[in-house]
Amino acid sequence: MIRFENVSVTYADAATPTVAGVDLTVPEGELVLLVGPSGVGKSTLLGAVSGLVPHFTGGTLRGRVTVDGRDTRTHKPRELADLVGTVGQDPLAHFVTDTVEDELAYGMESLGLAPDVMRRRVEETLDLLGLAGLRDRPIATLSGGQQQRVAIGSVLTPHPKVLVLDEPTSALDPAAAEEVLAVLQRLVHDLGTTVLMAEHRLERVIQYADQVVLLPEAGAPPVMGAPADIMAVSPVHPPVVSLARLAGWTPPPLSVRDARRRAAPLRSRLAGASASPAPGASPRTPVRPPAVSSIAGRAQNDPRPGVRRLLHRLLRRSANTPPPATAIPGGPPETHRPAAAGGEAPDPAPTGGRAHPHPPAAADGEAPATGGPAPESPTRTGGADRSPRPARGQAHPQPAAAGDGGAPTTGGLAPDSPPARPEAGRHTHHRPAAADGETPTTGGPAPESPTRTGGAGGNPSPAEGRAHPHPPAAADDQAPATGGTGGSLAHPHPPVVAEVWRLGVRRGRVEALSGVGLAVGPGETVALMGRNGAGKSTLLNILVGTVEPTSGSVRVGGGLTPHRTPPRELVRHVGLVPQEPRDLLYADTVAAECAAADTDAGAAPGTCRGLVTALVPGVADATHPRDLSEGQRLALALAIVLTARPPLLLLDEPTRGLDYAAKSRLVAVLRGLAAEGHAIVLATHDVELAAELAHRVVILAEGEVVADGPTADVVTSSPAFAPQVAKILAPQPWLTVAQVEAAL
Ligand SMILES: Nc1ncnc2c1ncn2[C@@H]1O[C@H](COP(=O)(O)OP(=O)(O)OP(=O)(O)O)[C@@H](O)[C@H]1O
Ligand SMILES: Nc1ncnc2c1ncn2[C@@H]1O[C@H](COP(=O)(O)OP(=O)(O)OP(=O)(O)O)[C@@H](O)[C@H]1O
Repeated sequence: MIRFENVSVTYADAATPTVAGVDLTVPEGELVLLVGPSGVGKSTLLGAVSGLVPHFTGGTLRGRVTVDGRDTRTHKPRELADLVGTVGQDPLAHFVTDTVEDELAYGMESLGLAPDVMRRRVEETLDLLGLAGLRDRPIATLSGGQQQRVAIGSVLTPHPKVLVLDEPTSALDPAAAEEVLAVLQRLVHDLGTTVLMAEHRLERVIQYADQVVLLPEAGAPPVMGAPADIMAVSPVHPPVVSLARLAGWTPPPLSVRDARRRAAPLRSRLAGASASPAPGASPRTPVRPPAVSSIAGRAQNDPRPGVRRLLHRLLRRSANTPPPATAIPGGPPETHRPAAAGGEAPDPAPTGGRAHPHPPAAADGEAPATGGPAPESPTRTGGADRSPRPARGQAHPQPAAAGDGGAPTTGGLAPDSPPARPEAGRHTHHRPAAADGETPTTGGPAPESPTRTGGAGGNPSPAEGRAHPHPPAAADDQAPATGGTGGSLAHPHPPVVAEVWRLGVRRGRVEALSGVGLAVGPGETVALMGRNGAGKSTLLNILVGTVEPTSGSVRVGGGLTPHRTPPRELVRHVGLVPQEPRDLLYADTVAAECAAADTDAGAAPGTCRGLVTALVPGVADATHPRDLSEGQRLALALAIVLTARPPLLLLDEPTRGLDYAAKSRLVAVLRGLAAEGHAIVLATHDVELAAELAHRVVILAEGEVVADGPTADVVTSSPAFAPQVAKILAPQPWLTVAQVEAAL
């Protein structure tokens, strides 16, 4: 159904192709999973199928990609819209309409489907994806996971033959991810839909894949094969495969169920082992994969010399895997790509979160398809961006603070819109007075200089001591004598770094938080978990002052009320890496972002850049942040905030787009900060990350704290939050492969 014929893609100004030697077929009616490290070119390959590469990204595509016989070089994304449905990494960039229901109908309208068919499919999809309660909601007011569900729903309604999905479960809670994957599997099995999907959280998806395409490194040809064969040698693999490599199970099981069947001997070996160390206590260490005969056979016999070489290399590597770094690795970037040209022009079209103003690349003798910004009417697969990215320094128009469901999503920036630049005067950041939800805004906020590091940009509140727009009802003054109502401390932490009491937050019609109590002490790492829309991001935004409580109190940094603290002061106490890392970025190159971050934080020059390299090696200084892959961009945002080393570090979904190696490097960095006394609060759906890193897990449900306790207790009490190792070795108490390895 999808055919790549000797495809390579070279982005404008890049010295070498990002992907090369791609020659493979995705058969009709199969779900094929595309895996590989961050920045290796997965989104690039997906873009070549939907036509976004090179039509909207610029660059040069050599070879041929056909979808059901249609050549994506000669068919623009709009001309593929009836055939291919695409969900990019940044759904917000692709939304065309304002409300959930309209968005679900849009693709069908463009294809001219009959109204009764449209109506039926919208209803089906609302139910299928748990969106019925949100049908009238402005999309801009949805949580990240709710938006991702709408994005998926909107490509399902036209029933395309081919679905191209770039990390479709990255913002979904574990249960929602399972539901979405079950829906996709049904489409594949019952309707013969072809799905090509890139995903990093392999523990979620691998068991659904018919075949896996591995991109082992940038520019290397992909290897395609049965999931177990590829996982046996892949540098990226889920915990179940790490455990299999440790225990010597070949071929590796891919599901918890299959692993449990083989785990009895391992369980008895572990039975006498000493108690499980606390999560986060021992760094994750690598395990050696066994050589796998079927891959070895292919390494001998594959007709393509490049692939043969690669398979040999993978086999060698898998038999001799170096430890994933637990310390910060150094080393110069591997590649150097000149800065993107023309950074000033407004982006004419989205490219899965990377709208691009590149001029078309120079044509060459082989008549490659060269891409440039092609002004098109919006299609979901293509130029669907009705709201081009704002110029640098402007706040992103994301979550408009619609007062309620019917509020217009006009150009005004929300009080809780994302943070911008720290340097006063360089980037003015205007915000309307409207407070989130129903809070009256008499008195008007004092315009403040925005701040990036603190995430408190354009804090709409007056400074401490000045008249506050809140009515007295939103009392924020008396701290209770005891630890609050909603949550209990696992252990006392005098002094606390952050604390909320009886916190209530209304956002539009939604009671986003109610009666929440929580205290976080120095050196403590707390994972906030819970369904999409449970209130996790809202709580982080409360702590950083970009959302104000409707009731109750919040204190950070030993007595500051975040929404009343000037950003410049707040940044010394608290930093947030938002769910959309792009919201922190404004400069034209990685190097400039990092230099600004060093200056803002008063850190030694090179601090931020060193962190970027440590997290994702191989990013060139001159790269425009817009041109980074999703994982690279997140690593840059993390590095910017980590440079300031705030005593309270808040991370909203910090592993979206990160491969396992980058994740374990991030874990190492965060553990180091916690050991030095930094408090860390992360909102995450990544149960493996929580198991690895958090001392404590707090589960929110519909705005309330429903569990709060040591990680092992909380995550093992519910299958939805249990990591793979816990499920495989239950009832024994192990959570991570590292713990098991240490015990053996
Ligand atoms: N429009 C562009 N212009 C220039 N370079 C680009 C562009 N898009 C991507 N790149 C570069 O190409 C490489 C591959 O990016 P891509 O997004 O395809 O990786 P990926 O495997 O999807 O990564 P991730 O897992 O982090 O999403 C990266 O180094 C990125 O910086
Ligand atoms: N500006 C807004 N107007 C109206 N409702 C809002 C607004 N912002 C958030 N909400 C609602 O508040 C609730 C909590 O949202 P929040 O973003 O805190 O959830 P979350 O737990 O972080 O979800 P996710 O896991 O999907 O990121 C959701 O139901 C969301 O739809």
